[in-house]
Amino acid sequence: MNRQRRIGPPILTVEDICLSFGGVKALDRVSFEVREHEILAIIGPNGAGKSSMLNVINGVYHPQEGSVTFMGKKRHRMRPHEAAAQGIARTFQNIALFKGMSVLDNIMTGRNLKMKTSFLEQALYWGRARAEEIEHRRKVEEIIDFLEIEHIRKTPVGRLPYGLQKRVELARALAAEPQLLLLDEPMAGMNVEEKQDMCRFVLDVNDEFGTTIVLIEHDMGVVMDISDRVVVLDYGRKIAEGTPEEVRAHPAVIEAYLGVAH
Ligand SMILES: Nc1ncnc2c1ncn2[C@@H]1O[C@H](COP(=O)(O)OP(=O)(O)OP(=O)(O)O)[C@@H](O)[C@H]1O
Repeated sequence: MNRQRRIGPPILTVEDICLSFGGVKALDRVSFEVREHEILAIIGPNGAGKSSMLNVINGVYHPQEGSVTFMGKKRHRMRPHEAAAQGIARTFQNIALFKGMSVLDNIMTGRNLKMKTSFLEQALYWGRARAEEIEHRRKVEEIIDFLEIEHIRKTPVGRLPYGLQKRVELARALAAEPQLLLLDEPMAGMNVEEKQDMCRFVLDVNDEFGTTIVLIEHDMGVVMDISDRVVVLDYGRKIAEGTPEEVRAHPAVIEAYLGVAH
């Protein structure tokens, strides 16, 4: 399928975002759009503001200025669980899983937001809660199949190699059936083979589930291979935006990456 043809109108718009920590300007008037079904990479040197941008999108940080509009709703002060309820899921630079719990149970935690029955209802209406649990399990098993982690479903996450833990984190994020998936360095620390696998899964998630993806990535090869568009940050400012080819040839990007003095 021609990937470009699936890309729709913007589902996320960040406008003039300013975020400071004391005297440090992490983001300085950053604006861009994310279109439905696309894979957008945010790149930039260390400390450029990439993680801060993801934290603004999913409500962890509240910018001093600017606005975030997701699926037509302009947000004022939204907390992370509200962003999640709206359909934004996220993985982290440092894996944030329950290391002692099995792969299956970790992925089930990603279904929490989808669970309708409360603890009391579970006690009072056992049948309904049971039916709901079966449906959650079915969805989780579908994701386990999709990400090819069937063989480790019972294994405690802490015992898995790093690359597989990253895949479990992706599975947990997918369990929430997000419209927008934010991936913070999904290939960091991986070997070549693990990176290739992760690239394939990110592309498959985008193709099969239609999930819109924003990812931070340092490996330019990966960025060039999988993203539809790229936003480049440097010292908190957006210095370029475009297709991977356009961005790679952009003088400001070359300068930022070569470390030429500002
Ligand atoms: N919670 C915080 N408190 C204080 N300063 C922060 C905080 N979060 C980020 N910063 C600062 O904001 C700037 C941007 O940081 P951010 O982590 O967003 O950059 P990044 O591009 O993701 O970097 P890296 O590639 O190293 O992960 C940095 O100067 C950082 O020190």
